[in-house]
Amino acid sequence: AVSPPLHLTTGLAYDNTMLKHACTCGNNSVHPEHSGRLQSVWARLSETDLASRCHRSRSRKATQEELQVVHTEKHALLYGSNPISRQKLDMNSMPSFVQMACGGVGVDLDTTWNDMHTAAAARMAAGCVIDLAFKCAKGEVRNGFAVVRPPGHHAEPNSPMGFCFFNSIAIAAKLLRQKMGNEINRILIVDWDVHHGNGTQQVFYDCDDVLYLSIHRHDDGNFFPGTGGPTECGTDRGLGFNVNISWSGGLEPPLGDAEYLAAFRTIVMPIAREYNPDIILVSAGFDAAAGHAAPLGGYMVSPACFGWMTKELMLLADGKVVLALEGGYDLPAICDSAQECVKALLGDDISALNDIELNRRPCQNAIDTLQKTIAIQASKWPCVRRLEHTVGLSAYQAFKIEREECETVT
Ligand SMILES: O=C(c1ccc(C(O)(O)C(F)(F)F)s1)N1CCn2c(-c3ccccc3)cnc2C1
Ligand SMILES: [Zn+2]
Ligand SMILES: [Zn+2]
Repeated sequence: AVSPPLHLTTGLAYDNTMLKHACTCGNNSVHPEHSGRLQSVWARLSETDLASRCHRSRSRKATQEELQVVHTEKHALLYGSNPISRQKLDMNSMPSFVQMACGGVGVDLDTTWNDMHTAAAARMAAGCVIDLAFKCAKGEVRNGFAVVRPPGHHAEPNSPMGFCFFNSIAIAAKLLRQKMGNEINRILIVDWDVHHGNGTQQVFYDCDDVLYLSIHRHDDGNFFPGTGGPTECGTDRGLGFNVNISWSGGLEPPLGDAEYLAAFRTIVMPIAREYNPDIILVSAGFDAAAGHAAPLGGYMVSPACFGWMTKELMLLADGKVVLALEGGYDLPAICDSAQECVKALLGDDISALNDIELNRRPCQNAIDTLQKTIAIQASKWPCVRRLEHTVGLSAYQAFKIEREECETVT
């Protein structure tokens, strides 16, 4: 069959260099962010023929210069160079390592460091996201999915944390603004990983050309990493360009599709439409999916819901949407979720959303969060006032009302 012209395809980025980042202890049960995650997702996309229908974008390591658009020179050199080049750089100041309980070495108790392989993997992850974002911005691919690890959204300019070394999404966004400032004026970053992207928020906190919008479990700061409260709205010219949908109330009940659909319908899409971004980058962690135990998730979002959220975002920015894997640890859940997202990106039908979830009204904790967020964001985003009174409706109820409103108008 004749393959469609490139601009109609979905770009896919992957490289097995990213598999080598692993703790010397080799015990995956104490290191949830292990290479099996990436191997499984890549295998699923290959077995289902989704990968063959995509354009495999070139994979390369991010350069020091690229890393340093977000990270300090010290951070980029420390975590971006392996022992050999570090000797050349006579980086005698080795990164401050800690001994982990498992016997391995880490940059903190959670974030393992492999002196031979981590730097290359982390730079490769950033390089893959950068290239895919640029190909999409230039119209060489229609949209994209970067199958990458280690994740990036907790990495701050001068510190690695939470399994993250370089903030790939933030680096790509900064580079797009620097190198394609005429075509790309506004970038929306949506972070649906169940954990707040403290690093990404920090990088763009005073910017109005990058809007960071995160939906995450917050529990009033009692869920990792603890940042991402609803009143964190940005500063200086960035005031209003940081939106946190900070779920609270623990797991009574665990949140699912009904809550995430309501958040998209009443806050995410109205603000995204009003912001009218030229490209949308998604920190696509899948640890909000069912199958994740409490410390690393605890919610019940379905894989089809991630596909639905992807399709929604594709309605904006001329369809220029690039997803990059962040967290997600339950292998079947992250494979199913990645599959639904790539199906959506390719324009395929995604799996139907569960009827029970479409008919279920969001739980009271979620209604409280959505109403609080709307009240806080309304001064900057007046559009969110319009649907404020509908946050408690199920997806079906809301859809019916919208249809009736359309009929009365027409
Ligand atoms: O929850 C986290 C996360 C770190 C990074 C997370 C992420 O947001 O999913 C990312 F960055 F990987 F995408 S989630 N941490 C670090 C690891 N951790 C754990 C661990 C669980 C098992 C083994 C080691 C640590 C429990 N609670 C935490 C806090
Ligand atoms: Zn270990
Ligand atoms: Zn996460």
